[in-house]
Amino acid sequence: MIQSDKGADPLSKKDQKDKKLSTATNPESGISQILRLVLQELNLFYSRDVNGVCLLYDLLHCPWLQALLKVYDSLQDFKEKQLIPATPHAQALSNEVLKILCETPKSPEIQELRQILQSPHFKALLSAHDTVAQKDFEPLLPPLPDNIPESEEAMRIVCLVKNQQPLGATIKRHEMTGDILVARVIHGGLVERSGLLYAGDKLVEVNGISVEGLDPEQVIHILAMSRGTIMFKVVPVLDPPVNSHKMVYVRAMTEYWPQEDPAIPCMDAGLPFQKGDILQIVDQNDALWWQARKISDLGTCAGLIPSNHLLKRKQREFWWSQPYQPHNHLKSAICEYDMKIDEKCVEAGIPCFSTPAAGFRRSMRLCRRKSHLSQLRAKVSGASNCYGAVGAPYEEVVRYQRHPANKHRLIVLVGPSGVGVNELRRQLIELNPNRFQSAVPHTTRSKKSYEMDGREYHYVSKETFESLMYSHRMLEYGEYKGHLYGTSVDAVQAVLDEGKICVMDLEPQGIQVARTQELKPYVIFIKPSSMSCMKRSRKNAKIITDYFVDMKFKEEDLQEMEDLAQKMESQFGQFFDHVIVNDNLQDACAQLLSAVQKAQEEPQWVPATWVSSDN
Ligand SMILES: Nc1ncnc2c1ncn2[C@@H]1O[C@H](COP(=O)(O)OP(=O)(O)OP(=O)(O)O)[C@@H](O)[C@H]1O
Repeated sequence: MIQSDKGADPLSKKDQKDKKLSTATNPESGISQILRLVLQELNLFYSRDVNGVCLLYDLLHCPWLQALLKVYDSLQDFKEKQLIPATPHAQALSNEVLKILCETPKSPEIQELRQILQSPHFKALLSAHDTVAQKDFEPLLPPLPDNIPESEEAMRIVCLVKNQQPLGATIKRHEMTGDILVARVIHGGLVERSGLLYAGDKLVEVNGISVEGLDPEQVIHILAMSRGTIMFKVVPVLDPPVNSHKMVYVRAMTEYWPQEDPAIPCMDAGLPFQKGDILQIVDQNDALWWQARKISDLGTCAGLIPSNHLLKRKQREFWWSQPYQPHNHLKSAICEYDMKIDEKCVEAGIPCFSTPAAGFRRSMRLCRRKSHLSQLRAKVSGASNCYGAVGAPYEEVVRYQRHPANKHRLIVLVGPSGVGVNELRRQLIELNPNRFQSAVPHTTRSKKSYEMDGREYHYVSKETFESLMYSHRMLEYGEYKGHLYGTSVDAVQAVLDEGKICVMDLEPQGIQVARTQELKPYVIFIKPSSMSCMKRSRKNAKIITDYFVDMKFKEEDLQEMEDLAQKMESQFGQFFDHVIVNDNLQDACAQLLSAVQKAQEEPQWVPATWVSSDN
């Protein structure tokens, strides 16, 4: 029996099973009734704020699910009524009526009725009615021969109606016996949907042609030439493979092009993907080749992708085949200008705005650009990003929606120098300073008379700074004019603890450091628009330099920005949750606001470890 009492224990598995059985037999206790009871149970957990329950609760509450279940119940009711067609012989009845009509005196009505009954459309309708009423859906199979020898292997005859789609299976020749076998059945394809052929089945005939001694290519040719119904004679595999793996979702951390992979068993069945694509893995039975779909294309049949193990191997081989390149090409050093550095002015750290705002300080930004960041980080973590990418070709992901009572997700803006990351961040914070805020950076330089500790910077000793660095509490850090600058995890947490949304900009190398369950960052890549658009929009814009005067953008700056953006995308694109092209500043700011809201309020794909460690 089902407990509907609020205080009762959740339904046991047995109760749920009993309920399922009773649904089929008792239309009164429909599935929407069960859903109501489940919701009552969940309500308990919901009020206790048990992790993940709110997601399930909201899902079960969705109007579309409720509507779908109502449709299901109605169909179930309808099935119970077992409506029987008046007669399965409508065509014969129609002929009888026609005969009678021929014998009756003619009137315009009789004339019209005869015309209707004789029209091809009406005849086709009656024929369809009779087929459905007699449940006559099976294809006609040739009769079995009478004299089948005892020793004959059990054969199965399978008829498939080929339409525009491929059949969705691959074949291979058995190395020892030379038999042609079904190598794999592609999920969502015609063969899989028919449920009649399995990987391991031995093909004996195709459309009456024996495949004995043929090459797989010749069999494919026969299939390609066939139209309409294709008949396979097969010796079924003894143990059809069962896909026991649960469906998993992964983020592709690298790209894959089947056309460029000579090792793929069937190029046409390959699924190309790019960095950052979310893939639904539907079959991991083969240790080397998995089957997957892109979540943007779930309706299509699956494609082959290299397994985690195989892709790792390919990446390693590729990595070793590349000439050595030091990875310092992002955010290149500032170009040599003809002007002299005005040390005094830069060190005075003229704020970028009239109101003191954390994280926008000139020295901090210049430090980020010139930083010895990569060298320092390499010393601390000992692993470069490229190695990281080699280590993890796929990252398991899950849908995550922040509970309104939880802290906000960190918003990370990434982009090539000068693209407008800081401008956009500033505008967003200006829109609602009570909601959005930057983290206050740390520095080892001494405080100026007009500054306040914790407002412009946290002023700390070199030892304190280094201890934060070495204990991995710095999201990024660098050196500028002999002083260390950086943003700590704690500074970000301080903003989040206030219930605000922390918006920070990061060098792309820093994304992996920020990608923790603690901060759950949502990464937005700010991308430059085309050169011609930028020449127009950045006419009066100025790029920040460590010189006295900020410089107007030169054509080389714009070109460099575009090149860097491309490099960032190709090297770090897998980490970008959203991309905004900063052409028109107002539009870009509106897009940023909307993306930030979605990140906090709508479900997003995040690494599975962020959520499982919550539990
Ligand atoms: N869409 C835009 N149209 C016109 N000007 C823009 C646009 N976006 C940014 N700018 C201007 O471009 C200049 C550089 O922008 P910003 O300082 O935000 O760059 P950044 O990405 O933060 O790089 P850096 O940190 O190296 O300065 C600023 O003067 C800014 O006002």
